[in-house]
Amino acid sequence: MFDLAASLPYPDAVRPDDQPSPHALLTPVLGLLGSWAGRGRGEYPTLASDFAYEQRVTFSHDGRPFLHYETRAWLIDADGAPLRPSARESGWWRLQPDGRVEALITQPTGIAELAEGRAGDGAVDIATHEVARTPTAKEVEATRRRYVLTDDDTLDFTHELAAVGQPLQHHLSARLHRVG
Ligand code: HEM
Repeated sequence: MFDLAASLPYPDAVRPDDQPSPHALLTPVLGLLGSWAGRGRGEYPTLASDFAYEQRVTFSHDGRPFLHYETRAWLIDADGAPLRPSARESGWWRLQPDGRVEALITQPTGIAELAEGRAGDGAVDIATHEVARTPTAKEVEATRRRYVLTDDDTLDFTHELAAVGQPLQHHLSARLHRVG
């Protein structure tokens, strides 16, 4: 298979000590750079039951003041065996001089989110600025995402959702561990 990354003159770096060096504006999010894996649980009042899932997340950069964010998740059974593919997202987190973050996140469900918030002290907190939906997408009004580094190798993630007529409330919580 053609290896796009290997052919690029400016490949992404996934660790702070990789080349290229991270841009100075990435300082508040250096601890997030890398690949993460872990499990979480989700719920929503419109769903018949809660669910368990497995998730992978990667944050990388190319030397400029933004992160490339990518995640995949799949539902798992009580033994951790995969049941079916679930959410996928990819996006860009633009770091601003005062620790503000502007994020652009898209999903294959027809949702494109613009979010804004802050990064600092090992945490990132971003909430919806605007949501765009394709004509057949579910009615998503707003989200809030929090990422907290509880130590160098542990990233806790929570996601709140206002959608399908429900007010902003808990949808997901996961604990991720560094895998790269
Ligand atoms: C790790 C990430 C996520 C997982 C594992 C997940 C999982 C789920 C599951 C299992 C459902 C029930 C429907 C189904 O069985 O597919 C669901 C519903 C839904 N999720 Fe998520 N989700 C994730 C992220 C998100 C995000 C980022 C958003 C929005 C920005 C979102 C918005 C929704 C909406 C709108 C529904 C439909 C609720 C309804 O129609 O009753 N989810 N999610």
